[in-house]
This record gives sequence, structure tokens and C-alpha cells, in this order.
Amino acid sequence: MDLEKQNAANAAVKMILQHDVVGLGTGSTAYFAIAAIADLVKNGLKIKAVATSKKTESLAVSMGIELLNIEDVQYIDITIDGADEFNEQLQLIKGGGGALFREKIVASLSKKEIIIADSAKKVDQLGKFKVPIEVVPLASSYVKEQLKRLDGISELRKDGDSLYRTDNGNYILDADFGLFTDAAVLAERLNQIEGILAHGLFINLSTMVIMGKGSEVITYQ
Ligand SMILES: O=C[C@H](O)[C@H](O)[C@H](O)COP(=O)(O)O
Repeated sequence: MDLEKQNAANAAVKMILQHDVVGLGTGSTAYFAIAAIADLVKNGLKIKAVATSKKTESLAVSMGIELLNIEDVQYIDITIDGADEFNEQLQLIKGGGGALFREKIVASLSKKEIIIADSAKKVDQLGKFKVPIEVVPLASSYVKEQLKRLDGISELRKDGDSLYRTDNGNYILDADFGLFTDAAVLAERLNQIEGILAHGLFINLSTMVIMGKGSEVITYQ
């Protein structure tokens, strides 16, 4: 799977142009892209980057990639990020690594949102992977109840013996809705629930998915 991730990442970084503002994703697949971008920078590519998490921020700095604050950026030329699941309509589940809120803001600012993935991430119907939902802590019981009304069984994500905290200090509810046929409708319903900062359904945000499969690379757009 690492070879598939690496091949997808290598194909994606070829799309970066000189002087682009580049969004850097989070996770094990995005790692390969960040490392490849760092190599290009060492060889003369001039870019400025925006990170989708504190983890990616540290990684980028350690690899010599210049970062901009997300609040100072009006647009991003191209973002390369991973996903936990995707379908051929380019709908995604993201947030397995807990970075969904900043990833969503970065994706929304991006002219091109390129998702890189190994072949295990491609599904016909989204929903085997539980949908990560970032909740403000005081709203977590309320949100859990609201999710039940949408037939979602959710659990607060743990980090060892404690509850997992996002970069924003919030909790994550991982919600099992079973396989769902209409991700856009579910996303819209989740958008209506007070207390949810962001959910991991990315609809109409990705412009292309590059998937490694064996030694091949397949593109969906
Ligand atoms: O919060 C994490 C991100 O959405 C990741 O892009 C996603 O979880 C995929 O991660 P990985 O590439 O490690 O499978």
C-alpha cells in the first residue's frame, strides 16, 4: 500500500507550479507528498505552503518548506491531501487522523483539491469507515442524540485512557451510519446540527482523486 501511496503522491506533486500556494494534507499518504515537495523545494521549486494540522506544520518546517498562516491566505492554488474513503463522484470521508476542520477550510480555499489514495480507499458506497465529526465538548451528548435520529451510532474517539482532542481542543464522535446512498443529503443534515464544528464528509470539494493501484496510477475527475 505504501508504494501505491507513494506513486499517487509523486503524480500529484507534478501538478504544482512555480510560485504556487500549496495546501499540505495530513496523514500517512499526504506524508509522501510533503516529502516529495520538500525534495522539489531543495531543487529550486519556489512555493509557499499552508498546513492542514499542527502535525503537518511541524513536518513541513522540519523539511524546510516555508509556511503561511491560513488566516493570511485568500486562496490556495493546489492542495494535496489524503482520504479515508472516496467514491467515483469524488465524495470523500476524511478525518481519520482528526484533522478534518482545518482540512475542510484549506479545501474550501483551494482552486484544486487533489486527493491521493491507495486502492483500498476506493468504495462504491461511502460509510464503511465511520464518519468523524468534530464537536465542541459541551455539545457532545446533544450531538450524539441528534446523530441517533439520523440512524447514526457514534462513539467519542479515545486517545489511550483519555478522550481524543483535536488541534482545536474539541472531541471527535466517530459515527456509524452504515453504508449510505446519498452522502450529500447526509452532509446537509449534519450541517444543520448545532455543536458540530465540522464533519468528515467532503462533498463537491475535491477536484481530482489520484489513486495508486499496484504499480499503476488511476485518476478520477
Ligand atoms: O484527518 C486525517 C485526514 O483526513 C487524512 O487525510 C485521512 O485520515 C487519510 O489518512 P491516511 O492517508 O493516513 O490514510
